[in-house]
Amino acid sequence: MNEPVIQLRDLRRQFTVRSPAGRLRRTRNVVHAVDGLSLDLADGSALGYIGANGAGKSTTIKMITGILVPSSGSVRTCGLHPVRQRKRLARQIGVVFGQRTQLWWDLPLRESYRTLAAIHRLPSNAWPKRRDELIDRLDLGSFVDTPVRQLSLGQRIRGEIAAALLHSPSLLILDEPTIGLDVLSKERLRVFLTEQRELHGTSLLLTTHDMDDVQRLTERIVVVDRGRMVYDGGLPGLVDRVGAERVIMLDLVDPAPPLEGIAGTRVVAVEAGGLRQRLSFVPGTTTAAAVLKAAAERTEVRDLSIEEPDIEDVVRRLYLST
Ligand SMILES: Nc1ncnc2c1ncn2[C@@H]1O[C@H](COP(=O)(O)OP(=O)(O)OP(=O)(O)O)[C@@H](O)[C@H]1O
Repeated sequence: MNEPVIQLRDLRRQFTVRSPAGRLRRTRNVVHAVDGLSLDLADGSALGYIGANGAGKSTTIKMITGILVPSSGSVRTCGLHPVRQRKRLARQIGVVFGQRTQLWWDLPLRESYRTLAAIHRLPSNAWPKRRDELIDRLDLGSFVDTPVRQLSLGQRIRGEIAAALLHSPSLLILDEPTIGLDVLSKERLRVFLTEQRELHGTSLLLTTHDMDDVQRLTERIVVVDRGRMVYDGGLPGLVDRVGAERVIMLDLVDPAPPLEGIAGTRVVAVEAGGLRQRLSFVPGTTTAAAVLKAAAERTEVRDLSIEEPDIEDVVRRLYLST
């Protein structure tokens, strides 16, 4: 078996923060941003790395990518030492930080890609094909010659993802890639990323606050809280463990009175005069299929969707349960 693309062993990083205490005194506080993390990410797999604000996600990514030196423990990424072998590592990973740009602000995407190809020393007979494939799949054609600063957020993020994938890295790291994107752009991006994984076997490490991202893009979730791992497994297991409620949204053919009394559910909203109803349920006590069956015995159901609990809520519940 291949070596894991990411291997963390008892990884720790502390920060010393000085804050004023009275008029003259300053206190020293040590923040344990990452506090003993061990983890293997198998080659070709996808991991959703989630946690509340300040849980330590960005600090972990910075150590994985060699931007930050660990206080103790070890990290290997693509078989390399991220700090000592940072240049070699840069050729094997692609990184996108949703809120920061790695493109040249005044240059069009096309020029940025040319520069990146030179930086990565990509063979001139191969990289334009890859660029064109990315322009096509990410639908960049209409703005690839516009300076980056004039792009919308959604366009820029797509441009960033193409930049991160131009050199066909074996590991793609995305930090909040869909933050601020509209529903359609998010969906397109998810479809694209799924396709890239299938085509190229790229491993994926994703941090997000969006449960749909996690569900669609990854098969494994690690939850961190105050720098420590509090969960490692699949999404259904996580939802079961915290007992977080799912909401099933039913669109009915005709308006109906609130669908009260369906075993294991609670009516949380009735909209459009009874045409749309939301029922919450705890996975394990009943299933979406059972809820749908019970609802359909009372009235004709036109459509349904299931809303997953949000990450902050899941993390809070997980924390309370440990
Ligand atoms: N350079 C720094 N100096 C001091 N403290 C820091 C520094 N970087 C991070 N921290 C602290 O370390 C902890 C973890 O921060 P980190 O940015 O890794 O969290 P995060 O999970 O990425 O949060 P978010 O979801 O808000 O981005 C926080 O308490 C943060 O304030």
